[in-house]
Amino acid sequence: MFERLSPLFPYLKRYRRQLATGAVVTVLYNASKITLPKIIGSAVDDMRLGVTRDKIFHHGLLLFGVAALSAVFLYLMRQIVIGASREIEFDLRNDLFENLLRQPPSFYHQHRTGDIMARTTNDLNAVRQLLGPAIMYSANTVVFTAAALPYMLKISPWVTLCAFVPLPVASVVVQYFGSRIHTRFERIQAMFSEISAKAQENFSGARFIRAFAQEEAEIASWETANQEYIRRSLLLVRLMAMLWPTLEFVLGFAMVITLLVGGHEVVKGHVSAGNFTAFAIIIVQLTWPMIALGWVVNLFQRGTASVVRIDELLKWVPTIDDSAVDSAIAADLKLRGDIEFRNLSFAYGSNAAVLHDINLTIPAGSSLAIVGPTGSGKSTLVHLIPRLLDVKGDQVLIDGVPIRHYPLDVLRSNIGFVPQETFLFSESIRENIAFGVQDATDEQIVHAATTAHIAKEIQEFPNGFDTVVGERGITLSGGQKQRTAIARALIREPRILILDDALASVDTYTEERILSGLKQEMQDRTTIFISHRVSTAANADQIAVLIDGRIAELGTHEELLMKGGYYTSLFEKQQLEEEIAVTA
Ligand SMILES: Nc1ncnc2c1ncn2[C@@H]1O[C@H](COP(=O)(O)OP(=O)(O)OP(=O)(O)O)[C@@H](O)[C@H]1O
Repeated sequence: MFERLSPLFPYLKRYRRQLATGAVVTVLYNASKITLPKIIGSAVDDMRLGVTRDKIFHHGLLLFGVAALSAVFLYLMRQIVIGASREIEFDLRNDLFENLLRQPPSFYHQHRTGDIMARTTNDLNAVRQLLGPAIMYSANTVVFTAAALPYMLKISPWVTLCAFVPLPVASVVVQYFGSRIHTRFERIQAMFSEISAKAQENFSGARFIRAFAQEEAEIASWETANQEYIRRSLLLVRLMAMLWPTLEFVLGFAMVITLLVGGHEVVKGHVSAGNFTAFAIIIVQLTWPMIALGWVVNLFQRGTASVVRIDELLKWVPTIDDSAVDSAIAADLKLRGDIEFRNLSFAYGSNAAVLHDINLTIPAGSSLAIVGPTGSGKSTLVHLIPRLLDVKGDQVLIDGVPIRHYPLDVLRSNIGFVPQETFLFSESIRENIAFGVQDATDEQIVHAATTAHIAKEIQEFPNGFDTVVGERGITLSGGQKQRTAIARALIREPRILILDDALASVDTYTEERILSGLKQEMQDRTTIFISHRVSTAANADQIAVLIDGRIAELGTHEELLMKGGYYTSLFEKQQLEEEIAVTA
């Protein structure tokens, strides 16, 4: 088991001083706790010889002093040990988040988000419980039993033996019920997640449900799920209801034995009344540590499994990294923007290749439009430039240098990438546009929004650029989202701008205006954009037609029209559509 816990050792080492102090305080707490029954025992024996005001005052004060000391130690113990577990949880969570953010998109295709979330929440919680309560209570039980046992044996080995018999049974009962309670609790949690997801889907899809008149069907399906939730909850209630009476019975039994056997010893004169009282108090004091022992076994089992699951994520090495970086490249390097694909072929994992033998040069400051049927590999091609996807070898070069020689930070800070599916954070539009640019001024934000042709619409919102979007705020239209994402890319003043079909939700007229604005803005920079519209592609310096992962046609608008291939037929088709739209 210790081997499985080894990933935690570096973290424990970091807090070794805190944990060592915690261990000392645990010993002190238990030492003061075991003194309490001793004081009561000697007070009883002393009082039997005659009760005086002085004796009451003396024993009372001593008891109060030790109880107060014990309370202080208990406070410190919890504060230090549970505190350390929270600190380790904090470190682990940071390391996990950092490693998860370093992973390439392919990692998120392989791992379900729900699973990642479960590991970063439930598993982390289980590890914290292992490091905090589990370690604290097991240390407590061991130290207190070690301190109590010699004292009890001194009073009477026979009574000790008899009274101890039922106590481990309490641990076993708690352990048995604990693991079942945990399983049932997990089932309830799973059901709860399901009904929460169902509720969320119903609320966000309310318009759709009403449009299809499916309210009754959805309410019925909700009721079924809710019924299952309550059924599982009642199963847990039943188990909990059984646990406590069983425990009380077992622990009451220990008390009965103590009273019977111990009382007998007192009558025979083998044990003093004071010692008997102290003994009985210790048995009561041992109740919780024994219960805790059973609980702790479950925490250890769960915690160890969780450490393994978390460690898997921590050890996951990003497949796209800086291992081939040329250390001579400056961290603030500004690229010129010459891009070259050299005999480029690419496949997703072990699947068949989706790009074949691509040879293409995009000179710095020029623009390239990529057109082609759906699924022909356009997005894949542009994802290779900022290394969101990676190719082996030197098949993609910028300014004559293979891109894997640039540190990822340098490469990506020189590129403005607008993906096909826009993602906006649930923050203000201002924060969304300034994403990644720490000291963006209002002028820069407005300028970027103006170039992306979204500034006027934003200013018309009641809160202007401070309007919050996403779940907590307003919903932007598809076109508004795309233009906000373009503004976000522009504010970085990238040397290379990539638009992955980022104007698909914008009308042709606005698209043309954005692109002509971009032309001015990107005068000496490189622009690559994927488009399905010939009218957009026509303005580019070069147009590449990608079919089945190969460049089928390459040239200017005029050159491609002369070829009479895919581009020409696309042009004719779209011309016809426009004419029909005008005459209709
Ligand atoms: N993560 C992935 N794993 C495996 N195959 C993928 C993955 N992403 C894309 N593909 C496949 O690669 C091929 C090219 O996809 P890509 O998205 O590059 O095409 P596209 O030309 O951009 O299409 P569209 O115009 O519809 O956006 C498709 O057959 C697609 O199914």
